[in-house]
Amino acid sequence: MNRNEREWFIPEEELVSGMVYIWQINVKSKLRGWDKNDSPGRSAQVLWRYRTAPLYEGQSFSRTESWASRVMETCDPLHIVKVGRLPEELNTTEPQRQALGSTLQSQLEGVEPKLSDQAQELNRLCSELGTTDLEKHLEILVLENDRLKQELNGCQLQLQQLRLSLSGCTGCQHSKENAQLREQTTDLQLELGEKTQLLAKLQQHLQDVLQDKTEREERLNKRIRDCHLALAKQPTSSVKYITKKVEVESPRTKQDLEETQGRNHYLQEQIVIQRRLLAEQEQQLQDSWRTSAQLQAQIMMYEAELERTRGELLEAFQAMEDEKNQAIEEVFLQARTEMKTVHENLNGVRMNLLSIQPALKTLTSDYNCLKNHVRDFPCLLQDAVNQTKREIYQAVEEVQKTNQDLLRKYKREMQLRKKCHNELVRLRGNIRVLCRVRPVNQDDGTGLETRNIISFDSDDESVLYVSHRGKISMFELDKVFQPHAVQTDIFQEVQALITSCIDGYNVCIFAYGQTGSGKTYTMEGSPEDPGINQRALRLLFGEVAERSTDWDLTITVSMAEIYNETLRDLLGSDSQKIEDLTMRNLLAKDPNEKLEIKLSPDGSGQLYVPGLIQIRVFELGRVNRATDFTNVNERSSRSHALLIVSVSGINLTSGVRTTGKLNLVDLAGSERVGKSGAEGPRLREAQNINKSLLALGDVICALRSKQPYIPFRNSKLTYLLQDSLSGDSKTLMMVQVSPMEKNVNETVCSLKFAQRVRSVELGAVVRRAENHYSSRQDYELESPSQATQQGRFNISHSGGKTTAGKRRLMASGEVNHRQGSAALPAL
Ligand SMILES: Nc1ncnc2c1ncn2[C@@H]1O[C@H](COP(=O)(O)OP(=O)(O)OP(=O)(O)O)[C@@H](O)[C@H]1O
Repeated sequence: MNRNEREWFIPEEELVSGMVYIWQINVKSKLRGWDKNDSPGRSAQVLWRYRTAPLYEGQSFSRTESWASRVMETCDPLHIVKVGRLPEELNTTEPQRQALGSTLQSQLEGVEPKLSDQAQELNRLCSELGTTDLEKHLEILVLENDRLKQELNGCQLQLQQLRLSLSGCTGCQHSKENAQLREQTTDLQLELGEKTQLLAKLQQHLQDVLQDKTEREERLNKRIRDCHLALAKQPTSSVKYITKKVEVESPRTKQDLEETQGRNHYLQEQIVIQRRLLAEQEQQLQDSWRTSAQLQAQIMMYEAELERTRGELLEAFQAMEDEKNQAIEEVFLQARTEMKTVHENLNGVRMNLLSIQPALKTLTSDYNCLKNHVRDFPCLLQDAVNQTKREIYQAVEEVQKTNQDLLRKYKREMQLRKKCHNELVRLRGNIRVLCRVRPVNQDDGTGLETRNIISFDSDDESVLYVSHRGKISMFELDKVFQPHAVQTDIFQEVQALITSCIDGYNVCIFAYGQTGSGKTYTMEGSPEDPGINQRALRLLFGEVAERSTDWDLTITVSMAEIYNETLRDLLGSDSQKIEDLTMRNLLAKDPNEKLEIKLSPDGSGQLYVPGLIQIRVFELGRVNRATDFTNVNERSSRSHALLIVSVSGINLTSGVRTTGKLNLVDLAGSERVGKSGAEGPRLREAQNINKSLLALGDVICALRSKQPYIPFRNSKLTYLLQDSLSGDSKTLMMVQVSPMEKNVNETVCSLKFAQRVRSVELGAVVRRAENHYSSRQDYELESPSQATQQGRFNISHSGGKTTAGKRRLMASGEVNHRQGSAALPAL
């Protein structure tokens, strides 16, 4: 045993039933008092620890010195003595002890009767209090509580084990069921906790009741001890001594007696009070008893509930255990199945591996081979790229060559197509329609109105596009001349047609278009840059000269105009002028002078006769033509002008005679009256022009629709062009248009008219040739005015003229090749 520990042992012979219980209650209450300074949790824990080892009668236990001293400080010394410690005053020498014993003995003998009375009274009071049964019952209660605590502790331990087993099951596949069970367990645990708390409260209440009772008993015991002490202080010997003195000092004895009686009376009162207190205590004890009974009933109820909870817990635990086992079994079975499958797979893989090995070897060799290829690949790729590049260049060159070839072929085909088309046109007798777009010049001014609205197709020279009212209209004609085209280009296109008149064909070329669109420019041109008329004559005369060895050809030229529906001879209307011009030239010349034919010095290869008199017929015609200015054109032709070239010839070998006629017509400009600003005579001019152009349109319409009646006679113009438009002639229309925005309406009208004209089929043209070799004769020239009077403008040759007359004829453009002379037109 440690020196700091002391054996607290209560010998059996010293055990007095009542005292032992008091001591036990005291110790417990002190311990509770001691624990009050701690936290409630700790207090409960300490209390619990203490109660796990309850005290029983005759039981000994050890505690540390500090604990014992603490108990000593707070416990009643009387009971400490009972525990075994002796009071200090008893720890003295033997004589002293004997002297003191005798003294005390003597004093005790004096007060013994009183003491015995008091003791009897006390015993009676104690028996009346009946505390022994209560304390016994209380002890039983406490013991029962301790047992319950032990059971609770056991339950908690079981719960702990359950929790552990639950946490062991968390890894299994039935975590859901486990979670449910865990929830149930948690609920049960909570319920158990609540009940435990309730039980703790009950115990607390019981403790409070016990403490209250103990305190009251302490108070009573103290008072009893006080009474004992008071009795002890009354020595018997001194009483005897005093009794002796009563006889001597009677008043004093009387006083003492009175005091004693008073005291006795006081004590009896005290006893009455004590009895009353004891009755109260008894009442309180009965209350405590009832409370204890209630508490006992509650404890029993909680016990039953605890039992039930324990049963539920056990069931839950068993169910969980079963589920766990089942889950383990299932998992085991599943694992075994999976294991089997894995084994099978493994065998398959093993087999595959065995079969793959040869393929792997092949693959490895292939891989090495490929690696080598990859190493060489950049070089190979570069070579391949270079090779491909070369091939591509070669292919591109070949494609380019092919393209050029194709282009060449295409162009050739286009020309052929054109030729075929022209031939078709010729065979069908269609009117060929050419279009010329004039350039914009300075006189046209500037601004939006002069904006170009015409565009062309670079690949197809037969179409043009007109932008009109936000849309583009396409027109297809036989050929379109762009503004940059020069007179030579135009003439080149028509020269074959012109020369065909020498072969006996009638040819008609007429220029159509609005005022100022360039008709006169195309047909007449300027002296520096002549148009179709002059170039045609030059060509014809050149042809005549070339064919002079085989042919006897005669060319006559006339110029006329239709002005206000009247046909006028532009050469004959002012013959005096011609006379004057001719005579002036003749007077200055020797008529017998011999003339020679020479090559033209201009390098054109044409023949000419130096010194031959030349008369500018065109100049004369131009002078005589009716012109005026309009708002549109400052020198507008107010009439339709006609240059009529007749070519008749006889083949000197075969005697074939041909007659051809070339009509070159410069129509007056179509115009809107309002726009031209015409008034008075000018208005009449415009109206006549429009009327004749309208008649031309009607004729074209009738021809196009192949009507039986063609209204040629509705105007002088159509009447005059009847030959050219009725199938006996190769006809070509030159439609002139302006490219400017301000003329767009007229341009569209002209082009629409041109398209209509283009679709007219006049039928196959007949060549006028017959064999008259035996009946060769001279031709006479009819005056143009005579011809027009007959309704047909026919120029003929008259034979047997005087020299002067011949010269007059030559002045009018006639050439007699039979005489071996050639006259070039005066250009
Ligand atoms: N292709 C061209 N190149 C250069 N100038 C041209 C061209 N066509 C026409 N012109 C000029 O346009 C103006 C009008 O031409 P032109 O007199 O020939 O028209 P027009 O159609 O005969 O008119 P009108 O019917 O009123 O007589 C002239 O000054 C002419 O020189």
